[in-house]
Amino acid sequence: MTAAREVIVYADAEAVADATAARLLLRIGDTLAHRERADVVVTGGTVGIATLAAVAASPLATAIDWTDVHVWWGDERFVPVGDADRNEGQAQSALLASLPLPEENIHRMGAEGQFATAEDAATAYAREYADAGSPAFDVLMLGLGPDGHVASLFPGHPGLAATGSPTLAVHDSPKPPPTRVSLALETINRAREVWVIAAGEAKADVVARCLRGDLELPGAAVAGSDRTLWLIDAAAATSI
Ligand SMILES: O=C1O[C@H](COP(=O)(O)O)[C@@H](O)[C@H](O)[C@H]1O
Repeated sequence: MTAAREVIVYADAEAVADATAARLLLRIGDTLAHRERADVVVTGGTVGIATLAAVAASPLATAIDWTDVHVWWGDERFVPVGDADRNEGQAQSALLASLPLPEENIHRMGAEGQFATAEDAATAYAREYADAGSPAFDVLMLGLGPDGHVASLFPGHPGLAATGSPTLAVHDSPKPPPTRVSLALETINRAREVWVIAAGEAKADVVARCLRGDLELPGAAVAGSDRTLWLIDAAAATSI
């Protein structure tokens, strides 16, 4: 059973990032009050990385016992470590470097150079996820591309329908870089809470199409088992 989508509109992109950061930190605290660990999936993208920077700046971050928090990614660009396109590198600079988070709690997707192919990196990530007990993620954040993609699941691309493994390799991505690793849709939808975060006029049409349920768009197909939140700014909400 999937909960209905809730849409929360903030004034601008900065407010989306600040409010999402505060919400995330409170959610992690609440989770750790009744479970031994919290599993959180972070996202790349403009507002995704701004949200991580807002977490780093928040006084609420000091109230969390980070040794019980595990960080995962929804997708990654299959380029070498140190490439500016790496979602994990951007997250490292924006947030992870400033947290007392044990290295073994940071579950990065593999890079070109570490693995021969994106398939190998996807398989290794699936194994890492299984070794962790295949957790239902407590919070899974997703940016939304102007084409309606989430993670590295693109509209009209075969990866959207992939089943049988928690992860997949993506080739010929319409957005560069072309080779990527992604969580599969069915893994995303096992999360307790899925939060789609988007800001800006360029996202207005696609936000409206997703919220109308246009299932050609990956953004319309994601949902958490407990809660699905769309955290957007006024500009991205103009066509709803
Ligand atoms: O390529 C990607 O793009 C999306 C959205 O990016 P945005 O800059 O339009 O917000 C992001 O969520 C995804 O993780 C990333 O790999």
